[in-house]
Amino acid sequence: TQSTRPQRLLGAVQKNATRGDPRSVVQAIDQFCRQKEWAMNVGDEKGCILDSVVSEVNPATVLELGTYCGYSTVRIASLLPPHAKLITLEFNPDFAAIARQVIAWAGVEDKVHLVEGASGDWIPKMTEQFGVKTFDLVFLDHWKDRYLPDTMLMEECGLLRKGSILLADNVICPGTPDYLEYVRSSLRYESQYFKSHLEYTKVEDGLEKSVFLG
Ligand SMILES: CNc1ncnc2c1ncn2[C@@H]1O[C@H](/C=C/CNC(=O)c2cc(-c3ccc(F)cc3)cc(O)c2O)[C@@H](O)[C@H]1O
Ligand SMILES: [Mg+2]
Repeated sequence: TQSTRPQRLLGAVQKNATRGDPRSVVQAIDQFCRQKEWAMNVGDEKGCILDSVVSEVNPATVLELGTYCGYSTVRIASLLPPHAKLITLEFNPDFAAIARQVIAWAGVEDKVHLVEGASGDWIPKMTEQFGVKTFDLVFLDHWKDRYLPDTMLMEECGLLRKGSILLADNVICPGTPDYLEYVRSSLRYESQYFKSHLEYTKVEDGLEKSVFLG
């Protein structure tokens, strides 16, 4: 039977990356996506912006919406201080299964809790299930029309505190117009656009970093 692209991406990791070395996993995926098959990872260029925001925030609690194959999960986890927790939500069981193996190969499973389920169902359960009061950093990279409703849900559930950072991928391509309008016009956010390119291409894309003002 035919393999899927995530399965081939995992194969490239197991073939080319060193077990326990997150940076080699990131590099192996970027090489696979540049040389073999494009895949919707945040990628190396936007990934450097992600790295700089994670390092600056130095978060104790991180929420990622949309794990896919775990590329950004590994990128973020590799920069977290000891005892920090990254919760990542993925509702496609096939993608979740691949992501678990990518995360394990990188050796960052101790910092990552991959939850197989939908953001809309799990955001309201974060506190009771994981004892998380608020998130220091949220990385949004799931269905683009869900960025805004899930951000409002996080606000309603009290998961954002003064200074919480939202970092959103693809605000230009494919684009998240309603989310962008909201965080840029709301008095409760201070927003900043980091211009970049769509992963592995020359097409413009970027990340929007928004600080929740409480
Ligand atoms: C709605 N709640 C949800 N809860 C949990 N997981 C969810 C989810 N929505 C989606 N997901 C999962 O996130 C992932 C979805 C990501 C959607 N991303 C994109 O569509 C995307 C698409 C592009 C893209 C850009 C240009 C182009 F020509 C083609 C594609 C680039 C990106 O960087 C992207 O992130 C999947 O793994 C999906 O199963
Ligand atoms: Mg993306």
